[in-house]
Amino acid sequence: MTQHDNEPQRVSRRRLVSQVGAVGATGIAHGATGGAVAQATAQQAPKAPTPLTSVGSTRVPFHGTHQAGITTPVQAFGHLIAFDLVSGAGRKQAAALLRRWSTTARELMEGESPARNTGIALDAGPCSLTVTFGFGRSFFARTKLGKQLPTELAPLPDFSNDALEKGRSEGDLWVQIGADDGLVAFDALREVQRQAEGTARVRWQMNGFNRTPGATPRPMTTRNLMGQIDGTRNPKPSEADFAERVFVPGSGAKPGAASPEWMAGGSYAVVRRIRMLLDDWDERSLTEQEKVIGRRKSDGAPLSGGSEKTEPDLEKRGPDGSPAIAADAHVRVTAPETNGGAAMLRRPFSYHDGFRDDGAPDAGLLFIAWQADPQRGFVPVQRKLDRGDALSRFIRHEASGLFAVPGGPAKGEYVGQRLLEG
Ligand SMILES: C=CC1=C(C)c2cc3[nH]c(cc4nc(cc5[nH]c(cc1n2)c(C)c5CCC(=O)O)C(CCC(=O)O)=C4C)c(C)c3C=C
Ligand SMILES: [Fe+2]
Repeated sequence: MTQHDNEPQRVSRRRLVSQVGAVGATGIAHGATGGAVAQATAQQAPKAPTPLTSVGSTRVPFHGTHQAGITTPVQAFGHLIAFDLVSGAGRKQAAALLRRWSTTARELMEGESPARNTGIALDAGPCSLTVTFGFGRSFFARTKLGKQLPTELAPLPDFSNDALEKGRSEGDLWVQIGADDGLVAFDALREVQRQAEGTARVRWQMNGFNRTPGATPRPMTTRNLMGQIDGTRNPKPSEADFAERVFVPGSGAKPGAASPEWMAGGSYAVVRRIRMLLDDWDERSLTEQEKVIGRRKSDGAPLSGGSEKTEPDLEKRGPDGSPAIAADAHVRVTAPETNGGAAMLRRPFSYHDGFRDDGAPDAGLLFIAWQADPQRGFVPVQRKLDRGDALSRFIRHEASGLFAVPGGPAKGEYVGQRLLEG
């Protein structure tokens, strides 16, 4: 079968819009671009479409126990940027940079214009802007802070299918920017880059996107560039073990915890640039595509039955006795149930960097996984995926980074102050 198998979906997309288009517009408290947390919120109370006027005015607090941009609903535009400290820059210069960055991030997230701002985002509100800062393993040697290096920042193992580009991997410092407006997001990126001048130079930079708030008739889990609903079974803040899975415990909360004190309230981000072999993928029939993931493409329901939110039944068999969700289906291989409970909060952006020389789209997923400990989250799951799930044939891991993202700053503090001045 060919691509044409997918045609009925085009029809059903229009039908879906007309069926649910009559929902009232009462507004929601936060930009609803789908994704883990938006979806969790949507589960608690069905939401009406995002009124366009709410997109600009939605503000995410800069201060708090955790940095913004981790449990924030996924935004429409994302920039990831990594820096290396220039030679001669050490702890003192890094501290000054984090102080500058924090001041600017707070101002921009509040919708203010910092001094000497270029004016790119004039007229726009905060648009759910978040700016999130992290430290790579190499930062600790460069700043002579080796004693503060978390064991969780141990290099990720080499996976056999990795094709990683060193120049687009790792880095001393990492910044994730997300916003529901492209100019607001770029303005923040430009500020971050300009303020680093003289202290840190750009090592790599990547741009991503997601659904725009209001694009769907109701808040929905976002789709990736393979067309799948992606993010359904993310850990939810309403679940009892959510914080334990995603965040480093606060002081004294967990005796014997490995992470240093300065990481209390923080999280570890695994970043992978994963190119999708979209020409190969789009040639597959709908049936084949659904078997690869173990979920229906149209609505994300597991192939064991039910709707998107129904838990996949990994034991269920079809009439011919074969498993309803194939042995190598992505959702079976990655499920916490088959990984000793290993889980992570996936909060990706899609990317598209034009077309390659062979004509194929240079496009895929900026996969970002948040967890309290990558050795208990990403690593065991990726080890299993690396042995070959059905999806592996259609993707290539091309860049990788692991970053320690400290807790959110208290009022008057800058991000990372507890590390840099501790
Ligand atoms: C090591 C972790 C993972 C990588 C790398 C990864 C890549 C990847 N995934 C998709 C698409 C989907 N993934 C889905 C579920 C899912 N994926 C992971 C982990 C990795 N994925 C987990 C832990 C889960 C949840 C499993 C579960 O609890 O059932 C899904 C299904 C919908 C959902 O739950 O989000 C899709 C679709 C792509 C395209 C991709 C690389 C490009
Ligand atoms: Fe996945």
